[in-house]
Amino acid sequence: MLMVENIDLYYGASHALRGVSLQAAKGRVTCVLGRNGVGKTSLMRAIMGQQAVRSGVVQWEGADITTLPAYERARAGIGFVPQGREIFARLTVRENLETGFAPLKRAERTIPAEIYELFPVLADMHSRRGGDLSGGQQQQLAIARALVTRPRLLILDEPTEGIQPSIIKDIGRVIRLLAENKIKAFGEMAIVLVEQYFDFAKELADDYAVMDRGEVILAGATAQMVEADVRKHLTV
Ligand SMILES: Nc1ncnc2c1ncn2[C@@H]1O[C@H](COP(=O)(O)OP(=O)(O)OP(=O)(O)O)[C@@H](O)[C@H]1O
Repeated sequence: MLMVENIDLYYGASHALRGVSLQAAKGRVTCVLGRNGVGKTSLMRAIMGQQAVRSGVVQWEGADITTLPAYERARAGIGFVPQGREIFARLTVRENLETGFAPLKRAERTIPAEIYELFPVLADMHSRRGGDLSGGQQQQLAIARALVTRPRLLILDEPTEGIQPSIIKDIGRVIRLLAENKIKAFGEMAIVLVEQYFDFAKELADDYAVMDRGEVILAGATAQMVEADVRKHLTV
């Protein structure tokens, strides 16, 4: 279980997160929704340890990780698919996947065969450079690279941004399979999905949180979500 409790985050004098709380349980997809610039990425960076919080607590699997450096959070099973993918353009697909070995013990440094079953295109493109892949293929590679770390919490920051519909569908299918613990190589996972694309979020999310101006203003189970209330905070 991930528990973010009442965190505040600043960039200099700018107050980017204001008393934000969020929970994400294993076996469930938790969607964080909101317009551009409301603080979604800042919240993910706070969970990952890439940005320090001024106050509040981040708890993962019962331990307080608020001040743990990012590499130790990766070792604690937190995997991240960053916005914009951040694929290494000059490394091959295989080498990009191997960068996911960093938090693993030596004996665990393998690429699970299931990764190529989830994303067959990566097997076909194995020796190609990251920079030669399409945006959608790079997004699949970014998800695969996070999976190589064997995460128990998988954070995806806007994985559908700029991606064609057929690949969005594939990515959605993979997220569902992972959440339902259907892939042998991986254990039970909590998934946090940042999205602006409401329909994709609604289809996948078990739980949701809507952010506006640095705060979580609505949250709950998707089954009880009032769509009109959420949409009000998504469209300009
Ligand atoms: N490194 C930074 N330094 C200063 N201000 C920042 C920094 N990163 C983000 N901000 C500001 O913090 C606020 C929240 O940004 P954040 O990227 O978390 O929002 P977001 O909801 O993820 O938006 P997007 O959908 O565009 O990624 C914005 O006003 C942004 O300009």
